[in-house]
This record gives sequence, C-alpha cells and structure tokens, in this order.
Amino acid sequence: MTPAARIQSAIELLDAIIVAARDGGAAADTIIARWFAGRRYAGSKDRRAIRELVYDVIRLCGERPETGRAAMLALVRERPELAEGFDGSGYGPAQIGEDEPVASAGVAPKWLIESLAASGLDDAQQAALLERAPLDIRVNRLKGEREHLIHELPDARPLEFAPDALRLPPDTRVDQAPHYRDGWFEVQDAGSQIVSLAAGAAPGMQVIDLCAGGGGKTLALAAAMGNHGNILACDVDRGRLSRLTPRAERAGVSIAETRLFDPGREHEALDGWADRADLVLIDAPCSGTGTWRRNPEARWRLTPQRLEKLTQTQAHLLSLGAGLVRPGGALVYIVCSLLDAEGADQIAAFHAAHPEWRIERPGLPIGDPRGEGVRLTPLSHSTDGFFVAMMRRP
Ligand SMILES: C[S@@+](CC[C@H](N)C(=O)[O-])C[C@H]1O[C@@H](n2cnc3c(N)ncnc32)[C@H](O)[C@@H]1O
Repeated sequence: MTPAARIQSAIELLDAIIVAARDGGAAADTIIARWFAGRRYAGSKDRRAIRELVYDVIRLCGERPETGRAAMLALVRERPELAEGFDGSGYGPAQIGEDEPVASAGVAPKWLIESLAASGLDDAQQAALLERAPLDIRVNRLKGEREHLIHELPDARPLEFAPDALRLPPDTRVDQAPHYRDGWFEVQDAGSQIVSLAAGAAPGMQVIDLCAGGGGKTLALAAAMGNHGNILACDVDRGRLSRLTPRAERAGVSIAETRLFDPGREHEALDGWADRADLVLIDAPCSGTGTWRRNPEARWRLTPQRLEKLTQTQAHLLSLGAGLVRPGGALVYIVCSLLDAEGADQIAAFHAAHPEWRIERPGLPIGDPRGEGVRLTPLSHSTDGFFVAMMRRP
C-alpha cells in the first residue's frame, strides 16, 4: 500500500471507532482486527503502520472527534510530513482544504481533565496516562518459579516490587510461547498483580470475587492461595465469565467456581453466602482512567452520565459485598480508575454508612495514600493506575 492509502485506511478506521465510541459499540482493537480480516491485501507492514497511525491519533485527541479526517488532520499538525499523503490519488485522501475542521489535541474532555485535577493528578500525571504501556506477565506460582521462566523469555526482566512479575517490550508475542499454553504465566499488568496480592488471600480461605470477569484477579488469588480453599467467581457478563473456566484449567486452578449474576438480583445467586466469606474482592466496573495507556479510546466513551451510573453500581457492589463478609473478614475494593469519585469518595461513603468497620490501608510495596486507600499511577509507579482499599468487618 502507498503511504497515502495507509492514511486513507486509518481515516476510515477512525470513522468506525468514533461511531462505536459514541454508540457503545465494539472496542477499537476489535474494529481494527475485523477491518484487516476483510482486507487480505494489506501486508504485515501496512497493518502495523495503519494501526500505529490510528493509535497515534486516538492518543492525541482527548475529545471524541467529529470525523476520522478531522482527527487525522490533528496529527498532521504535529507531523507535517503526513500532509504529503493527502494527494487526492486513487486510494489516498483528498487534498487538504483551507478551512477544514481539525480535531483538538488534549488529554481528555474538559470536564474529565477537571475531575482528574481535582483528584490530585497534575499535568505530568495526566500526560503519563497516555504513554505506551509495557507488557507485564504474572508467573503462575502453581506451575513454577519466576527465576525459571526468565531463562525461557530472553527479553524479560523481573520487577522488584511485584514478586511474580516479569516485564517485556510492549509488542512481544508471548501468547505463542509454549509456556503460555501450559499455563506458566498470564498477561497481567504489574499494578493489577500487586493490588491482587494486597487482598491478602491465603490457603484455605473462602473467597468471593464479585466482579471476576475473565478471571485475571481470580487466578492471581488462587495462586496466592496455593490452590487450597474456595473462590466463588461471579459476574453479570456471561461472555467474560465463560473465559474463566478454560483459563483456570490451563493455570492448574481447581478451586474457582463461576456464578452468573442477573443484575439487581445478585442475592438469589448468593443464597447461603451471607456473613460467610473470609475475603470479598470487588474489582468494580469503572471508567478505566488508569488503563488509558492500553485503551486510549475509553476517553471518547466516557460521559458525566456514564460516570454517574458507574459510581452507583460501585456503591451497590460495596453494599452487596459487605453483607457477604464474615465477622473479622475483609472486603477489598479495587478500581483501575484514578478519579476520587470512584475511589477515595466511595470508601468515605462506605465508612460513613458502616462506621463500625475498620479501614486498613493495604500494605503495598509501592503506592501513594489517597483518602483511606492506596493509589498507583503510571507516572509514579510505572504501572496502570489503580485505587485499592481494604475494609475489615468487626
Ligand atoms: C474491572 S472488570 C473485572 C476484571 C477482572 N476482575 C479481572 O481481573 O480480569 C469489572 C467487571 O465487573 C462486571 N460487573 C459489572 N456490573 C456488575 C454487577 N452488578 N455485579 C457483578 N459484576 C459486575 C463487569 O462485567 C466486568 O467484568
């Protein structure tokens, strides 16, 4: 493909991503994969170049642009050499007009920048939310040691602050490695690994993972428990939860049982579990501001209304989780967001409603205190952004 044709392809993809972000459609990665599947003529170099153009534009434009072309023109302002591709040739975009609309560059929409700033993130912290993320894996203690695996993955380096983590260059294809198929490791951000460890899961415990999704944290808890005890892995999303069982088998985890929730009727699925769990983990649905490095188009999806709905669900889950913890047991709340509305404020509201519970600041090897919890940020800790808090039932 010519450079002009690559730019035109990126513009078309951006158009589809913008519509999907507006209407709650598929994620950018899915749209890109489908698009390439239907265009076999695009070789691997074309694909890489188009993908990079698309993601450079998404990272650049904080506000959802009107069109893919206006978004691409914002990148042309940063990289004027790209203007040559607007040559009006057969497969290329039309020449650039004098007064064409150009999308604005920025970290996020104005309201969201204000919320991030009010949550204690200065300009440098905000900018780091959009840097390229490394690739971290969690070595599965049920299968072997990090020291062994490091010899199998030549580019991997151990992270001091996360005992099971290895860090690799961003584009490493680890899913092709035989040790991956054999369950020796999972792809998991180091921040996600240490907030999972901070939950304090231990062998023999009765654990409920209320928002288990595809099981990233469930598997980390199971490894910390040495595969002894029980984990009830719940979620409202059938598709995500269905991925947990084969992953658990691959990882040698036999203590996780899945349970699908009907939203609003979770009590029915949790019959018999009231006041029983040693540990309830709530890895709550959130705006994902801490994972923009991996999903930068999430900024184009978030609205104040959507944030309000998320905070309501989080409060509902905290109240549901509290009823499942045994006396002396722990409720651990995690979000991959850095907005106080989803983190520190939720815990303050929980504490006000449950003054008899003790809030214990989780003992993470890295992190900054935020409200009654701890926060990790890409700039300060070189992980995805997380907030974690631990509440102990009297
Ligand atoms: C942050 S994700 C969980 C990720 C997962 N724990 C992991 O580590 O891979 C949040 C999950 O909450 C689920 N969820 C949303 N509303 C829920 C509800 N009312 N009850 C339980 N799960 C819910 C979503 O389907 C999503 O899978």
